[in-house]
Amino acid sequence: MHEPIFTWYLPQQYGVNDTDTRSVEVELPTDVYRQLADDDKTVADTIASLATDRVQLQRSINAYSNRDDGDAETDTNPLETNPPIAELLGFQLESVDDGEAVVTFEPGPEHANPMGTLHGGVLCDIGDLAMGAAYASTLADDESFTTLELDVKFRRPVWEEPLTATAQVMDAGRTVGLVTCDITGPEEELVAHLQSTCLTLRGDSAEGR
Ligand SMILES: CC(C)(COP(=O)(O)OP(=O)(O)OC[C@H]1O[C@@H](n2cnc3c(N)ncnc32)[C@H](O)[C@@H]1OP(=O)(O)O)[C@@H](O)C(=O)NCCC(=O)NCCSC(=O)Cc1ccccc1
Repeated sequence: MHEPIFTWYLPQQYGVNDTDTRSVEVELPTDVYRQLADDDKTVADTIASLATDRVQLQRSINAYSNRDDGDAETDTNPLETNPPIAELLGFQLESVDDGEAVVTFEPGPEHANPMGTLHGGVLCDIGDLAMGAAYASTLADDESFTTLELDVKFRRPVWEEPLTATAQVMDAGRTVGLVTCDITGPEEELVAHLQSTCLTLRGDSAEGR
């Protein structure tokens, strides 16, 4: 049995003005409804926040699936738009320019490993994104790339401190490049250091990527 059913009027904070009378009706299993209510947020607020995240993720997926369809209107510059994986994990691509990129991230409890610290794979991922973006910024329009290797040193544990990943292309030849990345915490302390080898792809090898 699904209960309760409630009607939620879209509130102003989500970009809909007071005179807007549209509403959505959401039916939830009782146990889910109870779990969604907490001291800080009403159930409606929680659902609004989840829906907003979902729409942002979908926008990014749409933008990236259109990027090669040849229509200049819908073409996406992958260096200017937060990619789907960044939306999914909560990374923010802050800047990409001339062999350098900066990505920020505020870890939450959902990013923890079983011991409660930030999962190392998430650090690999934010570093991979920053290094990939830095490398991509050095390529010509008809070139793509892939990462061949990723090396990571985890230097400090992280709980929920905000992080900044700063990547830089150190050396790049015609086909292979070396990229490094420092991930730092709020006091600029080094949390992880990464290095990757990227391979430039051209022609058929660059198809579909
Ligand atoms: C392109 C190439 C590296 C080579 O293509 P081809 O020349 O056509 O060669 P083929 O594939 O036929 O392989 C021949 C043999 O070589 C082996 N082998 C391959 N690599 C290695 C290696 N590293 N080390 C050692 N061996 C290797 C392979 O297993 C095979 O062995 P087999 O004969 O079966 O025994 C391809 O293998 C590939 O794409 N790999 C996956 C890369 C990938 O998915 N990276 C992650 C996503 S990138 C990302 O997300 C970053 C990003 C961030 C931000 C923004 C954007 C992006």
